[in-house]
Amino acid sequence: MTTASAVEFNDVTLTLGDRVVLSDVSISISEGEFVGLLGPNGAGKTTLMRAILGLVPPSRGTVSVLGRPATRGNVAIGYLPQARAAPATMGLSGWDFVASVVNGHRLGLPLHGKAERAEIHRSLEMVDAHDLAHRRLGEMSGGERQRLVLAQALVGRPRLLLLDEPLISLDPHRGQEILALVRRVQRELGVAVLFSAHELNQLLGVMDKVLYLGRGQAALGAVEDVVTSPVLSRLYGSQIDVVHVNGRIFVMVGGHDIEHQPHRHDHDGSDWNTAELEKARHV
Ligand SMILES: Nc1ncnc2c1ncn2[C@@H]1O[C@H](COP(=O)(O)OP(=O)(O)OP(=O)(O)O)[C@@H](O)[C@H]1O
Repeated sequence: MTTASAVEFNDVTLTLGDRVVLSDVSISISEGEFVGLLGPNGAGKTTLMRAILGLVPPSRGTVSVLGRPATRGNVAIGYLPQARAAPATMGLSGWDFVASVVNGHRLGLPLHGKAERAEIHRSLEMVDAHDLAHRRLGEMSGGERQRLVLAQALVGRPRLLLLDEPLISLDPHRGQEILALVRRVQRELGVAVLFSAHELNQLLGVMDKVLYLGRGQAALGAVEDVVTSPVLSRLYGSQIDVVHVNGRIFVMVGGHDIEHQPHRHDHDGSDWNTAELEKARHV
């Protein structure tokens, strides 16, 4: 018997403008699996998620989600985008914030009245956020807001969660709390999770597999098979050393830990691989 795939890419090329972001990528993520998505700035993590959402059609190959071609508005997917907590939402209560997706971007959700309220309750409960229902977002900590964003993604009982850098701007302790929460939700609901991050070590012990992107290519597998000097040197296009110390993994270039280089989110099209690696080599 074959297990169904939550996500399947067959020889997929993704192009934005004249930039080839991913080239001939074939990967398969199983249902219920927790996959950490890593790679340098601009490697294509967000673009890959947008392809799964049907927002970036492949210029070659096919993308399938839960056995069907990727299409926009797939209610089986819960999405936590990278740009969130917009100032306009700060006056909303936790309840209204979660409820807004029902009439907002996840149109088509077959929920009305009582059932709709029950679903919002359930989503808040899943992330232990019931006490946040009547507080305003503007008065919450980053970690509390993040729980509500996760509750939004859980409305409609998705089978696949795409979480784009949920740990960004959280301190390590709050980050660990969110990670543990996502892991619990993933196990309780049996959903597949694709979780992008910049810190490999935070995800160790939580993810089932890692999906590393770099220079248009992808490597998916167990951490010990993917986070190796040969695989990462190929993806970064530069000599990478992988050092294991006390259960932590350091991905090094020229004696510097790549994870502790500055990360940009300006999407200016410049090549982090070359520019930042060169800088790291010369400090
Ligand atoms: N509309 C566009 N036209 C051309 N190139 C684009 C466009 N949008 C994004 N890009 C480029 O595509 C590449 C992939 O971007 P993407 O946001 O998927 O990367 P990422 O891995 O999520 O990066 P980060 O870690 O910084 O969030 C980047 O080099 C980006 O500058």
